[in-house]
Amino acid sequence: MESNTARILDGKALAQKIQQELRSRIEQLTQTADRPPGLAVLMVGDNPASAAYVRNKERACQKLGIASFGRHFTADTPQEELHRAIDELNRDDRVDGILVQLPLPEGLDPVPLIYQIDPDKDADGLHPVNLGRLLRGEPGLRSCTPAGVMRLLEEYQIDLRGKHAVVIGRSILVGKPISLMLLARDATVTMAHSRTPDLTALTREADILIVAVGRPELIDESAVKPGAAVIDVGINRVTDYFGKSRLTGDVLFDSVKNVAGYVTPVPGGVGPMTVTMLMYNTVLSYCRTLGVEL
Ligand SMILES: Nc1nc(=O)c2c([nH]1)NC[C@@H]1CN(c3ccc(C(=O)N[C@@H](CCC(=O)O)C(=O)O)cc3)C=[N+]21
Ligand SMILES: [Mg+2]
Repeated sequence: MESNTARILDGKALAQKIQQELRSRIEQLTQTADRPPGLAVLMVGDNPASAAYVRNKERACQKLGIASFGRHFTADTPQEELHRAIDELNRDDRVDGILVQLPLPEGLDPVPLIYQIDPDKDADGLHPVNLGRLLRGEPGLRSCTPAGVMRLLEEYQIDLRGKHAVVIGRSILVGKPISLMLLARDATVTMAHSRTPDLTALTREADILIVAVGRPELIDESAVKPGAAVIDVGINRVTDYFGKSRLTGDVLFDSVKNVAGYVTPVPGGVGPMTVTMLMYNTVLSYCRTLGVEL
C-alpha cells in the first residue's frame, strides 16, 4: 500500500507570525495614539484550566503591547456584580476588548453577561449582534476559534469554493459560526451532530472536515476521505496507560495523517490560533476607535 503523510497545519507557527504582525502594528500606532489597545478578561472562580487560559491570554497581551485589565471574582460573586463590572468596562475608554472566561461557576448565567458587552468591544465575537453580522455577511467581530480555523485554511491555500465541508458539532462557540464562515467562502456545508446517523459515511465525503465535539480521538482514518483537510478543534485532557495526563484532540492524529492531505495537531493547531484571534479582535476594535485600518 502507498504511504501518505498529511501536511501539518502549524497553528503555533501561524499564531506567532500573526502576533508578530500585530505587535509591529501596535508599536507603530502607539507612536501617535495616546494609549495602547486594552483587553479586559473577566474570570470568575478558580477552575485551574480557566486560570491557565487566562494567564496565557495575559502573557500574549504583554508580548504584543496590549494593556490587560483582568478582573478576578470569587465563585460566589452575585450575577449583578458581574453586570456592573461589564457596564464599567463598556464605558472605560482604555478598554477595546472585553470577554467573560467560560465556563462560569454553577449558578451564574453567561448569556445575559455576553449580551451586555458592547458589541464593538466583544473580543470573543459571541454577542448576538456580532453573530447576526456574521449571518448577514456584514463586517463585525468574529468568534475567535472559527476565525482562527479560517485563517489557518487560508494560510495553506486550501480551496473552499465548491468543496464539501462537513462540520461535526453545532455549538454556538464553534460549529454554527464556522459553518457560516465556510458558506461565505462558497463551500457546500453539511452540519453534523450527535443525532446524525452513519456519521462515518458522511465524513468520508468531506473535502474539509471540521471536528468540534469534545470526544477524544473520535475520528480515525476510516472516517476520512483521502486528501481531505482535517481540522481538529477538540482539546481533551486524557489519562494514558501509564496514568500520565496528556492533551488530545477529537481526531486520532497518528491514524488520520496516513490518509488526509492536511491535518491540525493538538496541541499546536487550533488552540494557539484562538488566542491570537482574540488579540486580533482587540486590535481591530482599537483601530476602529482610532479611525485607522488594521
Ligand atoms: N470566553 C472564552 N473565550 C475563549 O476563547 C475560551 C473560553 N472562554 N474558555 C475556554 C476555551 C478554551 N480556549 C482555548 C484557547 C487556547 C488554547 C491553546 O492555546 N491550547 C494549546 C495548548 C495549551 C495547553 O497545553 O494546555 C494548544 O492547543 O496548542 C486552548 C483552549 C479558549 N476558550
Ligand atoms: Mg452534539
